[in-house]
Amino acid sequence: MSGTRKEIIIGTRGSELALVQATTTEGLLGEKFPETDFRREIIKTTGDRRTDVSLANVAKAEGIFDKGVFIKELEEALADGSIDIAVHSLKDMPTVLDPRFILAATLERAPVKDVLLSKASGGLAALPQGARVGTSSVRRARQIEFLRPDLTLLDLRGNVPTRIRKLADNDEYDAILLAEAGLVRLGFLPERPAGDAETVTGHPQVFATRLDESEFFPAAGQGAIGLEIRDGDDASAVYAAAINHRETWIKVTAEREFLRLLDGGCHTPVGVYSCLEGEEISLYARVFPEEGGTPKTGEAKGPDPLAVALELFQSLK
Ligand SMILES: NCc1[nH]cc(CCC(=O)O)c1CC(=O)O
Repeated sequence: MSGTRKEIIIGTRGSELALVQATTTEGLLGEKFPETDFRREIIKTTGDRRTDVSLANVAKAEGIFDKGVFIKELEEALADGSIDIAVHSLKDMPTVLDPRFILAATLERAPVKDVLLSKASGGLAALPQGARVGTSSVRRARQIEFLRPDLTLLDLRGNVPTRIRKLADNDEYDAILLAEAGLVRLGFLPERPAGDAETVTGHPQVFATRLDESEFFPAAGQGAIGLEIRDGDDASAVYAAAINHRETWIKVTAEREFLRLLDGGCHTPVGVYSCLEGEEISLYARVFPEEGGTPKTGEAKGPDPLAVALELFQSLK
């Protein structure tokens, strides 16, 4: 194929989830471009080094704007040419990128829900008063406060297997929240629930309750993999475009545009998800006021993801 190269270097973080996502990316590329050699470069990010403090504090301490903690070093590697394509969890990518880089493609999305992992069955409603819930996400914390104001929130850091072990092996938490996508990709849960009282693979004492997105709103881009390249790198753009998943791209374009409109430099906790039926996109969001209090919930529909995002943004302002 014209414009392709002999070797492409894929950059990824070293967490188990990141490596699975890199393997998925390499598999799709290898099928489409059997002549090209895909090499992998593992890069440690600030978010991986600083597991001692909360994510918000990592960002502050390191002078990195918000979500940059998992992508900064990958972007540096893109910039100096030591990698060509950076593989990210899309929800870890800022909605506005440094102009040297572009989001070139998104891969088919995994399940988008958040999951409550708990030591007793029955999900969120069955947690006793005051139960301790671990999460490092402000979005998840605010939703828990809204749905169950009596619960106690505790910070929880570490990659997915570490967080599961912290719940399973200690008495520090009664429950934790994780993304369904990470649990499915790492084999902790099947793609679809097998039965009513699900447990985590390898941890028969840990129950998993998939929280419906209309009640517990996921992060923009949750479950999707984003491929970032240098702006102007036409060869890498050809590779990325060849494995882009169109439906996912349309949905995450709407979700990320909504987040971008809302952000404007602040850090409003927001959950958002979308559905695509034919060419019509439906976008649903729940926005928590920064100063606390009751969230606003809204929806918008239409054929154009950017217009739908703008309409929803204006209706919730
Ligand atoms: N910020 C960490 C992170 N980034 C992406 C995922 C899971 C995969 C995804 O949502 O795409 C996770 C872990 C989690 O939220 O449980």
